[in-house]
Amino acid sequence: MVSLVRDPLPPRRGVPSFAAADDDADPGGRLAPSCPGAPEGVRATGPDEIARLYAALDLVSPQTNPRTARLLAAGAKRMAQKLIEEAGEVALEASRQHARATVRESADLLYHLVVLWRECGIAPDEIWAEMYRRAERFGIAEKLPKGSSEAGGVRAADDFT
Ligand SMILES: N=c1c2ncn([C@@H]3O[C@H](COP(=O)(O)OP(=O)(O)OP(=O)(O)O)[C@@H](O)[C@H]3O)c2ncn1[C@@H]1O[C@H](COP(=O)(O)O)[C@@H](O)[C@H]1O
Repeated sequence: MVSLVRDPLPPRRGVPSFAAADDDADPGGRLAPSCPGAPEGVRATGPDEIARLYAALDLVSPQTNPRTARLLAAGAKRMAQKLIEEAGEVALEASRQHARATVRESADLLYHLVVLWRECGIAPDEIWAEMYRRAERFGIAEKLPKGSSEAGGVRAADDFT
């Protein structure tokens, strides 16, 4: 079930807005639309949408989802290539200050990231647990110092076995 969040955070102070420089038509505004059927201003949370996508990947078939099925069959190397491509597109659009294009490319990037997680046997909850663990330790979600005894994260090993 999708949980809903009211009153999304206001823009962070000191963070420049792309909106003014965005030349990409966006009649709906900068943010994604509300959940279908949800009251105005109510949005699905990112982790819920990631969980939905992750679960949906188990139901993909070549007949109903040919593009995603091809990607799933292509293996981790191809998925990693796609991820890097999408990351480059996000960086490019962001550096051009194209907000809507940055949003679209970010959604593509997350899709390819979720596909790669699944291929590696990593569940989204492992990522959230790692982020929460960092937030608890440091107050903000940031990378642990290199060489820290905590740097191994929630996984017991660095491989995918
Ligand atoms: N969330 C996504 C999603 N995000 C992005 N994309 C696809 O990824 C593309 C972006 O990658 P590219 O730029 O490489 O696109 P491309 O050039 O057409 O890619 P290639 O054909 O070269 O692989 C987008 O154009 C979409 O086609 C997605 N495709 C599917 N999903 C979800 O995956 C599930 C299965 O979807 P289908 O495969 O579309 O049925 C559903 O839950 C969908 O919501």
